[in-house]
Amino acid sequence: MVLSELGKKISGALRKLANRTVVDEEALNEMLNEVSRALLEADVNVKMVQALRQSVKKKVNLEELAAGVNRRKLIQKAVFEELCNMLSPGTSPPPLKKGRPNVVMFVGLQGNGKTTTCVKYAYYHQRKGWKTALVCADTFRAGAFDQLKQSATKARVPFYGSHTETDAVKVAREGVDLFRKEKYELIIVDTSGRHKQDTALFEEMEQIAQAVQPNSIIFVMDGTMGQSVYDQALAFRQRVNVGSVVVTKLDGHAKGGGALSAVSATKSPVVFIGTGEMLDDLEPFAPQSFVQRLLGLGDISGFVNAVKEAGVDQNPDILKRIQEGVLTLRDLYDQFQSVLKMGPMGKVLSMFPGMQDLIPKGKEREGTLRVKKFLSIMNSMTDDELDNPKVQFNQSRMIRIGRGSGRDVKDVEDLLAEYKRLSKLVSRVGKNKALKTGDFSQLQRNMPQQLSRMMDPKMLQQMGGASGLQNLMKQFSSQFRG
Ligand SMILES: Nc1nc2c(ncn2[C@@H]2O[C@H](COP(=O)(O)OP(=O)(O)OP(=O)(O)O)[C@@H](O)[C@H]2O)c(=O)[nH]1
Repeated sequence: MVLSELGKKISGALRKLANRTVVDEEALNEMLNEVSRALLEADVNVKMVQALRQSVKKKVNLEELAAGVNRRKLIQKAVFEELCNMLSPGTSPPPLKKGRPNVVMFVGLQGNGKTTTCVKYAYYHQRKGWKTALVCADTFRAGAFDQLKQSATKARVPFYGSHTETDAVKVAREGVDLFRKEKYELIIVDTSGRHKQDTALFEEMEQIAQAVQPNSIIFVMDGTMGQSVYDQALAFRQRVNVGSVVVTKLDGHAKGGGALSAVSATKSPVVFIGTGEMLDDLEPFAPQSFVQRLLGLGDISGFVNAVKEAGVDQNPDILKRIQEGVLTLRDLYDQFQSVLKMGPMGKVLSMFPGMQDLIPKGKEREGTLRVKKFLSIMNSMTDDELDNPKVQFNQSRMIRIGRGSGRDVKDVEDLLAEYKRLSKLVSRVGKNKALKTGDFSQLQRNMPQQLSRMMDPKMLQQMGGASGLQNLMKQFSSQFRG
């Protein structure tokens, strides 16, 4: 999780408050001191930190609170809301519409991560089904086109650019015209950066914008600069019609909190954050979800959206079979594909409360590779093997499947063991009356106990015990109903 240190410190302060027998002015001040210190260490502007303190104190007027009000909850809620406010600019990014060409132009200073972000942004949307292309209008930096070409090829996104043309406006116009004619829905234009905000940079940006008429201009900025990004964001906003911002290099950087809050203070919405150098290290940014995950509360709405976007809920047969306690290998295949579509596994899992510490960074890719391996093995199975859970796999059949998919027989055994484990789980779920009748209120009551019996005790503890699970189920069912 981005800014995990900051998150740990703030949630630690909130937990300490929850453990106190008396919640008085002194306890509130102590907690606010700790939260403020953590924010300042993350380079959040001191005035913003003071404002947060004052707003929380105003919201929680301990002297005037009626007896019986849960003070801890009230304080926690106020801190949560104020952290969200700090990251909310109060404006929305320009919307993109499917089925028509949307031109998105990227601007920013040199080295901020603009080119990398253009390709990540293209890759992100392409995976969501957008017909996407890239135009390299950076004719200033030698090697810029090669860099874009290389990563666009890796991401399998079509691109346009020139090694010889020096007129950036011409390249931008030609590329956008070409992809417009070919009915691309998302045409991303990467522009030149300079070391500083000089006149030439702004003039070229204005000319390119004039030539390609972008639907949206995205400003890319370097998160490692902390709160000093404020002036830069403001300067760009004043010169070109910046619609939204991507803050890059937030992976593990201590100053990230400062950068995010400073950008929002300029009234520019942050739409994505860059969390690494790989293609899928780009995360959509929404203040509420971010704060939830920051504090280890999970982000159920983010998870449900990811599920919906991936189209996971489009196969009602799976749910029906699971209700009956049956899982086929084909169901598993569909589920694995959905997981891959939703994005990197670690990111999906970090949307669950308490899970982010469980999947150490670095292990996420191993998990994804394992799923890919399983999918390739299942591609070598027959329809009967995929659809009939009663089929038995003997040694020679496993060897053949392994050979057919270019894998080891051990990998096939590994997949079948995983399938067996999940089948067992599903058969237990199938015995649950609540699921059969669709009575979710009963499900909320019974499921946590059943699940808690099946779960690793350490994991359960991290999720807040059986009652934590119960809350999770509540959130789940309300999200799905909503
Ligand atoms: N750790 C980390 N590195 C990043 C991230 N985004 C970009 N980078 C790295 O930052 C460096 C600069 O990125 P570029 O994309 O070349 O920067 P640019 O802004 O396009 O530079 P110009 O094309 O010269 O304007 C590269 O080494 C990237 O790999 C990120 O989110 N995290």
